[in-house]
Amino acid sequence: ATSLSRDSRRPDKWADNFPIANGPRQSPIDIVPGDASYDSGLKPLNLKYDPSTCLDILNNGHSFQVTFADDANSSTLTDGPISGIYRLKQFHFHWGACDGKGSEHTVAGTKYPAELHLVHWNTKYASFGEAASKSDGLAVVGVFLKIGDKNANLQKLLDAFDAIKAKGKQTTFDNFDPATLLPGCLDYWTYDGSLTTPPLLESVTWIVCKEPISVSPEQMAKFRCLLFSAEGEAECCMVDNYRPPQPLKGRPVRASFK
Ligand SMILES: NS(=O)(=O)c1ncc[nH]1
Ligand SMILES: [Zn+2]
Repeated sequence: ATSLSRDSRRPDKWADNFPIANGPRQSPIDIVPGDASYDSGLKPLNLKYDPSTCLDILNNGHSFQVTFADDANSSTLTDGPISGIYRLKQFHFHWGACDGKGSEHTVAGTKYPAELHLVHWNTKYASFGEAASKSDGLAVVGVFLKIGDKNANLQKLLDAFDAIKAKGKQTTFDNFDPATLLPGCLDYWTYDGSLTTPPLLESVTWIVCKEPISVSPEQMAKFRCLLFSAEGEAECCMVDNYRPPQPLKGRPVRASFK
């Protein structure tokens, strides 16, 4: 990889091109459970996903992403901390070079080996692109991955990796139900934040699940076989594609549970 591509992946360099990197509602954050306030007004999350809206799986050079058809209210998020209907656009992951790091959000300083993001946009706007520039435009559900038993649902994604090893590779991927990647308990923390990758837009209502899902060490090793680099370039393993926690700047973090 060139120094240009390496630098563009360095979070400490992002403020040069995206000054909002030092803005008032940046993500991720360190979640301190003791500082979160229980809000009895928060509703349970209502996630309704239709596996037939699953389109493809892609290596976009900074993560791998599963994209969904979002031309109808087939896969939606409602309730929780949000009002209205948000449509699932895609989900992707962030992970580390080793099991001791990889998540973007941390919990009282604890880093998980990986974190899943399910990205939804507010249907009061016409598209993801328009919603992404609005303060209530996006809602991302974050789920931590913790080392444990092999996760059979995750394995379906990993089995597609040979077809998307290099940056820019994409393959069809259908009938995957993202609900199978959710923990049994949907207790969550919520706060107002941003995209964690450029353009770092401050348009995300973050919904971070308290309960992690499992991933085996061998499965984590497979994440690390993906490449940042494109075919024909010097191979560069896709690891440490996470932004570290950002200043809270006085924002409240609410808990849906006691
Ligand atoms: N990592 S994130 O979910 O904040 C994100 N989604 C799209 C761009 N960045
Ligand atoms: Zn993400």
